[in-house]
Amino acid sequence: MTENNKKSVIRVENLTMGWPGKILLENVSFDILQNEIVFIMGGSGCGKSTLMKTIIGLNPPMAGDILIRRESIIHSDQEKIAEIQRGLGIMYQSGALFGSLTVLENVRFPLDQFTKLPMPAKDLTSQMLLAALEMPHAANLMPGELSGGMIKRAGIARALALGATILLLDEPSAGLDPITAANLDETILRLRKNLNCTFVIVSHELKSIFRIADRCLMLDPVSKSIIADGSPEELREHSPNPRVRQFFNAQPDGEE
Ligand SMILES: Nc1ncnc2c1ncn2[C@@H]1O[C@H](COP(=O)(O)OP(=O)(O)OP(=O)(O)O)[C@@H](O)[C@H]1O
Repeated sequence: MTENNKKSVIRVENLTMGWPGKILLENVSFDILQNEIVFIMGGSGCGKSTLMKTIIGLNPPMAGDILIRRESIIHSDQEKIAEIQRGLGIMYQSGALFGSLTVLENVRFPLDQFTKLPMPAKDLTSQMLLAALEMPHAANLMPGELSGGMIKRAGIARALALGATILLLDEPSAGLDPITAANLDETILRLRKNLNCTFVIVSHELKSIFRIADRCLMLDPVSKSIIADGSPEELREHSPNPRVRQFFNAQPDGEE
């Protein structure tokens, strides 16, 4: 399959979103294709988290639609929306692990909530996910005993528990040292290859972006639109917008 005829797994259609008196994005459309790693970028407060919440159906847009594998997560009935949501794996910035549960219990939590699998099957699935995230020996640890990188990995393992192949990660490398962040990037690439996952990642980490992004979408609060959509290399060299080139060249203000 070539890049151009890959399936759209997320379609954002004529989206207008924001809050009363504050429109963040106006009439924006884009597709995220199967197996892509797409970074959502933009300055603080431009609406990255709001866009993520809108994509997962937790923030009704002012207008437009979001289709997940061609089904609307906005206009379907509640039961359908819940079913679509179970196909999306979300990792919040903090990892959002339950502090009173072990790592294994955290990963198993969605299986406990949404499946009737017998306990041994749920434990085995959770253990396999921890192995896939390269932390098989952490199953019985408490979240408070984990390093920052392991917390993120456990959060991703939990996001995968129900078999999601679309993963949305909020600032996965925030707070990680460069080596741990690079290792996490390698894991994301491996998961994409082995599980055929699609990743939507909110992050500004240029090193991660150049290592793993297929595409970057940059939100702009002034035009309330997407001012950049391309690979990081394309945007660094050829974006018509000097601010975009400046960002991808990691230049401080005044150098362009
Ligand atoms: N529930 C809410 N009600 C009203 N305004 C909100 C709400 N949530 C966020 N906002 C506002 O919407 C704007 C966008 O917020 P959002 O968190 O999406 O930005 P962001 O790009 O993710 O920012 P950051 O990079 O700082 O996390 C901000 O001005 C924020 O104050």
